[in-house]
Amino acid sequence: MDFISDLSGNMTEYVCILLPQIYHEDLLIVEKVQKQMRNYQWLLLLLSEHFSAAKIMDYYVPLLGAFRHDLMVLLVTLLACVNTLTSLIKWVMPANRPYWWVHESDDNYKIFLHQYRGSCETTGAFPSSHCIAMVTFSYVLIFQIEWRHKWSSTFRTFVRVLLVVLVSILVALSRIYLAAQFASHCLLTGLLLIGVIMLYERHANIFYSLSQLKAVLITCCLNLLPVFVYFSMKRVGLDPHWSVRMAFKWCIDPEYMRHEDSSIFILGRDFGYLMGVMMSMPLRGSHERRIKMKRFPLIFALEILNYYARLETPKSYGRVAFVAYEFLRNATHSFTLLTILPKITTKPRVEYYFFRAILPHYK
Ligand SMILES: O=P(O)(O)OC[C@H]1O[C@@H](O)[C@H](O)[C@@H](O)[C@@H]1O
Repeated sequence: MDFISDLSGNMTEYVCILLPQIYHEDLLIVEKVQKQMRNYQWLLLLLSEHFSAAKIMDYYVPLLGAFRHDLMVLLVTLLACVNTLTSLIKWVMPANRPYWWVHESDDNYKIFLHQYRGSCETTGAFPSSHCIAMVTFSYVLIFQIEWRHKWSSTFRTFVRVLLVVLVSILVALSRIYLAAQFASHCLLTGLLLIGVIMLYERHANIFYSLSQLKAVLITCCLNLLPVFVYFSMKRVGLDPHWSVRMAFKWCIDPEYMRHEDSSIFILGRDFGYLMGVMMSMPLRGSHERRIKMKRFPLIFALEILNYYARLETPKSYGRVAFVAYEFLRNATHSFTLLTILPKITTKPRVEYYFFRAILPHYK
């Protein structure tokens, strides 16, 4: 009992005293970044606009996959995991964005923040989706692509880490410049991502060896989590769509807001993408298959289809149809990239047939 009352006392102190102080410092940082980085505005706006989680999954990963199947498998699986985790935390955690907080807080801040088209996000702030997706993408690229330089391996690793840090700083600056993220949220997002990547690297073998049935069952159970959170929030009188209302309240132009970026929509998107990955399990060894034909035209056609499927998202038939469609579209997308496409375009390793002949259960 003592422990619980201590914990709730600490939480109250954190929410009522410490958090506003941190946010105040954070707001000063946002204001400073907006003033001092004005000359680089084009770059910062471009980064946020063109390197969102959705664009990375829909455009850049398939484009890369046309040339490197192994990288595509790694990226699709890793992004599916980190993005699902991100949207789940966003759904549970009511973290404010700077342009909401500056108006919502009781402290009368004398701080003016500019808003841009990209500022009007409709999800909670933590963790930053842009930081998670972009840093994961660049981390895989920077660490997996072979370098021909004759540098020592320590120096090479140092340069690689430096590049990832640089990308992280740039994306974080872009989000802060838009007043969409606090610096502290970006920092915490970075720490979270480091933890997830370490966990992933340590357990990747177990993950890739999961049977399809087990993997799909795990995802179905995970799917229940947001539903459980939704009803729990309703029960205690909290609004599950609080972030959308906040965006409506403080966005200078409602036209800046995008339907497809609301919390419930990104949950459907990310859980769907994860489901497609899990349906493709076990993936162990799949990236070693050899390409037998050019993949670019096929991937190009697939992405055109995906693009038109996205345009056809039913937005006027209620939330269920909207989320279900997004779930299915993304599940089909990742499943096609990981299972259907390799079946058409690659030939399995010779030893695969050999082992299959002597061990019927070899995968
Ligand atoms: O969390 P961030 O970086 O502010 O991004 C907000 C939203 O930006 C959108 O562009 C992404 O598609 C969403 O996944 C994301 O939630």
